[in-house]
Amino acid sequence: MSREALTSAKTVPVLLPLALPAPYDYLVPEGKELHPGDFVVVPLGPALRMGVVWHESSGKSVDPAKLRAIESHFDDVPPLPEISLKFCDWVANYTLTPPGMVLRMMMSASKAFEPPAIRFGVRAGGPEPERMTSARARVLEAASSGMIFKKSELAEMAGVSGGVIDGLVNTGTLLQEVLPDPWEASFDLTGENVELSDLQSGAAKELCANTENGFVVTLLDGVTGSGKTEVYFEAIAQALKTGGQALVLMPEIALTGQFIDRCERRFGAKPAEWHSGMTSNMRGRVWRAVANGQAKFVVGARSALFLPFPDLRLIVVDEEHDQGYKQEDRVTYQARDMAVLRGNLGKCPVVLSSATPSIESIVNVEAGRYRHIKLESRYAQATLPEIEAIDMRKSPPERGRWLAPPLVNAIEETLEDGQQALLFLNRRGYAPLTLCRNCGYRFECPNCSAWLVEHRFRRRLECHHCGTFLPVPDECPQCGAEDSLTPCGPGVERIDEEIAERFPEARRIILSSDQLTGIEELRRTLREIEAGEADIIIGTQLVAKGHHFPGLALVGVVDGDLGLTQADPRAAERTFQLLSQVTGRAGREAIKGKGLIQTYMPEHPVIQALVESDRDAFLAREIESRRDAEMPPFGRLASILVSSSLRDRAETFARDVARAAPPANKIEVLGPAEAPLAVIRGRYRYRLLVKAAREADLQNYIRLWLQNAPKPRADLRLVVDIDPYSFL
Ligand SMILES: Nc1ncnc2c1ncn2[C@@H]1O[C@H](COP(=O)(O)OP(=O)(O)OP(=O)(O)O)[C@@H](O)[C@H]1O
Ligand SMILES: [Zn+2]
Repeated sequence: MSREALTSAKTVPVLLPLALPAPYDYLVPEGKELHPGDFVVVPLGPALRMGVVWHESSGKSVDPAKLRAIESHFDDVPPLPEISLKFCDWVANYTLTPPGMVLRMMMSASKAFEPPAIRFGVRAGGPEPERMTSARARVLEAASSGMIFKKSELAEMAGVSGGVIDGLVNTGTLLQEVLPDPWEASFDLTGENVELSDLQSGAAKELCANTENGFVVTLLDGVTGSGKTEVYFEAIAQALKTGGQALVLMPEIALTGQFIDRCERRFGAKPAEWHSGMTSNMRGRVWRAVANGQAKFVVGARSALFLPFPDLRLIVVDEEHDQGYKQEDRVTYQARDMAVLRGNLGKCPVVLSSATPSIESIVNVEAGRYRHIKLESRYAQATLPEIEAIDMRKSPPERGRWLAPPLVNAIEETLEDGQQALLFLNRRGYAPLTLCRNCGYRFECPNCSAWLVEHRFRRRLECHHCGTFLPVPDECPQCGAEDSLTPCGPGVERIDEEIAERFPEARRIILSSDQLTGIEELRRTLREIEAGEADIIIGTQLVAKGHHFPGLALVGVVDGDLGLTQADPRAAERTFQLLSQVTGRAGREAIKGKGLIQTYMPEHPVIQALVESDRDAFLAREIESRRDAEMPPFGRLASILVSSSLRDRAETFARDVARAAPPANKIEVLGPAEAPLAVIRGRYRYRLLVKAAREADLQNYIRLWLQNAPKPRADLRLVVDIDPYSFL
């Protein structure tokens, strides 16, 4: 990559990772050579700040006498590649965010800017200890391959505490050695140990042809369990063979554990990981290794897209339909869409993979913008699960219970056959509402317009929006009645309670973010399920995503209607995807799978499409209705959320902003209206919705509008969300 020196220039633009509209110009110290992308320290007001030498100037001419000089240059930190600078500008423009805030995401690895620490691991190799215990023997057994292990990793493998490892280091049995980073291992790209089915190898050939050269988007659309991963592994191997970098995005870090194991099986080495569950040291190391091109293969959450890849030659977006790709705080962006943008800018092919593609991607296929590869059956002998609706009006559960008799019977049969069952309910906690039987008092969050959710596991009432909680009281705070508080409706903990009563012998696992303290525990739990150490799994949407549990035969959806009643243009799409995905966890190997959906609306088109496995009918209907309503992707949306601690202030400001909207052809401003979640964290919320025709320049319209609209003062906040996914 050629980087033109800026020595001849007396000044350079520097972008700071702050909410500023443009880079500032700085003087280059005498004799210093700087390039776009270099990390530098500059004075800003009374402070020193780290920033990046930018490729385009602010465009403003400033009196050179007023300019300040660059303080220093991080010459041992790899610079941001030019493509990252371009990408930053594009994302900022698209999302209407200050470019410095996008840059801040790109720099979110503070340790990358410090000299990397040396990490030590341990390896077996010294003499046996004089005193051998069974714990020590397990460690030596686990370490017998002679490889270097992280201490914590070895302790976990051997099932011992860290103290046992330290003891063996003290006796000289384990030797401390420098721990290699995952990217130091080389990948096996021969594909010798892979055997693809005919269907897969056809798809892989086509995919490799698509991704061989430059920017093309391919939708890899294969039913659940069809083996899409193995197919796109071939495209990854192809990209790595050319010496380039490859990135796989996952919507949920919970998925990365199983995925990394599979990469290791396929490529003989682990990819680098990138997500919020990593230590800051590791983030720093990965950031540097990506920037200097050492890390060739990266797997990460949406933010991995903002890593400084100098030579990215393939991006895979796994489970591309997943809402987890939409980031809603600080910079609001949809990582799947930004991946396509990044691919386009960097002339790099993009693969979108899903069993339930988004309407957006399907429409792009139909319009000829994306290529389409389909896998219509499952890998090997496995077949798709049979799906049935349970009409809750005809076979209701007994009083105070939530599982209808047909589902209970199916669970019983599954257990008798020694197979696993999974119950899905997308609701954390025990009960979504608690009320007093005596006076009707309902527990509401003091800061939000939301009920408090009872969590028995943690013994408290919690707000899912702001985190406020209080211990479950013994008496009603309004009428003082004792033992009058009644939980209403089920959450996963309540389903777990019912299962425990009905099937006391069964081994249960609740898979919900409350029960799991961190990524390691989550990964361990997923491995336990995979290994068949649970009979019944009760989970929230965490279980719906991409997992492969070989022994799972039955999936029961406790409330199939939960997502359908939401006022959201994507409610039907989202429910269809979620229920197809969760039922798609059943029967992925030898066992025949079954999905049962409890519903009060068995005639609803979404439920019908699921029962009849008629995705095409669902898509056709949904696309038609979006087209009629000019909803995305046939029209474009942006949401503007105004909030303040005072209701009047928020409402008045929202009205003033709306009034300032200039008239425009093909762009309509709706609202303001009180948000469905009217108050969060004590802030009153009003929404404006901007609806535009596909061809309208939505961003430019909003930019001009807000430039001339009243500015938020006092505690007012205005947040723009382009292509919103949340309307609450
Ligand atoms: N060629 C192959 N050789 C061996 N095992 C394979 C092969 N292809 C797929 N499998 C296995 O089949 C199972 C399903 O594959 P995979 O998880 O890739 O499906 P998928 O299409 O991603 O499904 P989903 O969309 O439901 O996540 C996995 O356990 C995988 O290891
Ligand atoms: Zn709250």
